[in-house]
Amino acid sequence: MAISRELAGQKWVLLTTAQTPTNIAVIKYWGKRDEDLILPVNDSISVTLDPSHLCTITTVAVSPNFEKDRMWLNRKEISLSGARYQNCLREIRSRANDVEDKEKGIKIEKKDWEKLHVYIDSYNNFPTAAGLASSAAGLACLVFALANLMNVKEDHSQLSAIARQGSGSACRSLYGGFVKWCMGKEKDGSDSLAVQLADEKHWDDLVIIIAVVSSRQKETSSTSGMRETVETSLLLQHRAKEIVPKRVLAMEEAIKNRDFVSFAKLTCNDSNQFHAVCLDTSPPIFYMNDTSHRIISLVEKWNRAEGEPQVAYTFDAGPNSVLIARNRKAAVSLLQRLLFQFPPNPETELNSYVLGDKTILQDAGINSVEDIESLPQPPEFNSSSQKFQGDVSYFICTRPGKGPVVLPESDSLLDPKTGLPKNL
Ligand SMILES: Nc1ncnc2c1ncn2[C@@H]1O[C@H](COP(=O)(O)OP(=O)(O)OP(=O)(O)O)[C@@H](O)[C@H]1O
Ligand SMILES: C[C@@](O)(CCOP(=O)(O)OP(=O)(O)O)CC(=O)O
Repeated sequence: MAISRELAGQKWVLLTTAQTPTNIAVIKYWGKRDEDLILPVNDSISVTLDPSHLCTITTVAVSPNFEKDRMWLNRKEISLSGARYQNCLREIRSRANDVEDKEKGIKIEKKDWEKLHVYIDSYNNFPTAAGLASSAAGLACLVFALANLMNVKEDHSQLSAIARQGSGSACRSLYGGFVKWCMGKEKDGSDSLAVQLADEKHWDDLVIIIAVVSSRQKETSSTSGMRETVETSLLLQHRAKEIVPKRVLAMEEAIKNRDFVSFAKLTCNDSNQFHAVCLDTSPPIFYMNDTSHRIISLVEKWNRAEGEPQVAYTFDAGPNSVLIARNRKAAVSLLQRLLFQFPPNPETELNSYVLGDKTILQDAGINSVEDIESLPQPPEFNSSSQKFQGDVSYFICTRPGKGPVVLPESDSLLDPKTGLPKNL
């Protein structure tokens, strides 16, 4: 489709840059009732992670000069032909409005958006496709940035229903704090969207430590794994109908009251049930490995020794562990325990072994790898407790965080003159 006569020949480039967080589910989404629209079989609840440690930054640009839509991810050009990208682009374009920038002499009318092409450049400040939910932050950022560029008037909840069509869990990254993805009832998916339960300031005692667990083999993707579960697991049906609805209500209550004991029990139980459902799939899917199981034991043993939960654990479709500590004191003790049991390989530097908020490391009295070696054995460990050097690749210390934001033009990844990536 050719652009209008008024726009033809114009050389301007209009840009928007946005930052979007990733999220971790504490009540899991697993199973679709509609594969194309990405409609889930149950509600889910997540915690948004602080974007200063884990986020996507995306710049989107439009110009009458662009001949087709193009996208770069982490400095490499990727194809936008997949149905999920196409669905998001179509839905956002159909909601675009007039845009005017008098200073730059730019005037785009609503009808022009169908013909104008966009360039997209994105990067994740954490490893892509490594089980850290890059697709959630990435698709949410794409939709949020495009909505801003195209002057889409819809609120974050409406945008979440578009991001959902890029990747289910992405809909929960449109908000900070604690977020619920309501499964909805409508066939067209219009009521399957995210709502914020509480913002990130509501429960700011929580500290999150992620253990990125070394894994050699590539796991089954979430998309195909959950399809196989829906086709073969009876346990999933019981989970979706009987368990999750009650658990979601209890989790909302726990979050509202900052009731860590309930929050932790529900989070751990739901993660374990999600992995049980994967095991109930035929053929069974194993996402956790021995290191994941050892981390669960470490937390369970410590929680029992303390008399009540200090830490909650949750695992997505991979071996990485996300640990939510009730407060800073618990996070410091947790980090000491984790480093005691999983010390780094000899050549690893402390700086690359513990990432994110390093002040927790300082509070734990650890300033060098030698300090890890001299950590005392935690009291609940017994004499046969082993150390597993090198079984964790690295840790990330973070906390609940804010939702998407628009960044200033100086943060643009695309050149404002050409619209091409600055750092190719
Ligand atoms: N910044 C981004 N912008 C757009 N798409 C992205 C972005 N980051 C990742 N993606 C898409 O998500 C895919 C990776 O998703 P995948 O589910 O394999 O990994 P993950 O989300 O990092 O891990 P997991 O889902 O196991 O937590 C990429 O191949 C790409 O298609
Ligand atoms: C285990 C999970 O992380 C599953 C995430 O699945 P995806 O959102 O990655 O799947 P698609 O909708 O097919 O893109 C649990 C969760 O985030 O709720």
